[in-house]
Amino acid sequence: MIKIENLSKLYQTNKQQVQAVNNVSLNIEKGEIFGVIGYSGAGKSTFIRLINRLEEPTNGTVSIQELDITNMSQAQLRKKRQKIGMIFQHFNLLWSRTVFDNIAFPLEIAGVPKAKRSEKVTELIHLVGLSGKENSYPAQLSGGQKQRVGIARALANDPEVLLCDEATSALDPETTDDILELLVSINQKLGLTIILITHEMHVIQKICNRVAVMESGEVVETGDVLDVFVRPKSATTKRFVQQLNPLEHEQDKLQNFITNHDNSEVIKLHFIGNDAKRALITEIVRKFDVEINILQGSIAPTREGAYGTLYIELNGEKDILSKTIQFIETSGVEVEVLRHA
Ligand SMILES: Nc1ncnc2c1ncn2[C@@H]1O[C@H](COP(=O)(O)OP(=O)(O)OP(=O)(O)O)[C@@H](O)[C@H]1O
Repeated sequence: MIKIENLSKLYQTNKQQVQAVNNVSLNIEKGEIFGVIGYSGAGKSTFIRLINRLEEPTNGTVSIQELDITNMSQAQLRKKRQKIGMIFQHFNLLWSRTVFDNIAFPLEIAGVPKAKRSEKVTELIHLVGLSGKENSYPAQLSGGQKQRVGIARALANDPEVLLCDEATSALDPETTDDILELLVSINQKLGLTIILITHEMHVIQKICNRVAVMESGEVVETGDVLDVFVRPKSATTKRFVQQLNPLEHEQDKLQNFITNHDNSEVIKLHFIGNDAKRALITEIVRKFDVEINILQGSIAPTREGAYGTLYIELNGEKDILSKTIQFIETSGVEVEVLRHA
């Protein structure tokens, strides 16, 4: 659906050059929610603005439904942009216009007749949950409501893709979740492809199918959200995953809870997808003569399934311990032995 090839942006100021985006290639499928995560300065905003040519690339191409937008004339681009919706961190609403008129604005520009405009705006207001607020002005709305107006406005011309530039970064956690749920429901109802940029792993976890991690203008890791969460490769990705469960990566803190018997093993279990629902610990104690000391556990749902980790200490005879671990391994749950008996 969206093909990005060798995309680069070099900013050139009097004093210095900044390679904001460096040779990025990605394919984004129709109907998916694709997240790009990175720390401040990684190049995310530049990247998303290159997709609709709010920034001109220095190199590379962006094709949307096989049409190369990097080669379009300004007139063609204006037309194509009607099919690329965008929402912003600070909403970018027109403050002197009502909710209704803000949402109608892109339809006016596209030359849609008044009656049709009105019908469409009413439909969108309902879709984003703003019924009753038609005549309010942006200043009379909460942050979440303002972003709902931004979303409705972005959807006015039935876009093929929605670009979200840190769309929830100015919102409190609860409102963030409401807006994320709205994005998922729009994605499902309209089959809309969504590309979002964020610095919060929570946003990726909650709604994305796939993710790319950006660092210094480059994509350092990309993949299905569940895979990237369970097996993060780059140091940056590991730090982002850690945002979700900071304790999990502090294995040294577990030391206080380990009994340190001679015959004990400390293991870490990874439950992925349906395995996360499994009563594995019960199965183990029924089958083997071992004691289990649960040290720490967490579970995180993603759109692609849940993943959980559990640290346990097993106490028992050496051969029974190794049989227990064999049993866990053959059950499909991943085991990492952290300390051997
Ligand atoms: N118009 C510009 N002129 C010169 N340099 C720029 C310009 N816009 C961005 N940059 C530089 O490009 C790099 C990437 O910036 P960008 O805003 O794309 O990153 P980001 O990941 O979105 O960060 P943030 O979350 O802080 O916005 C930074 O070093 C930034 O200073």
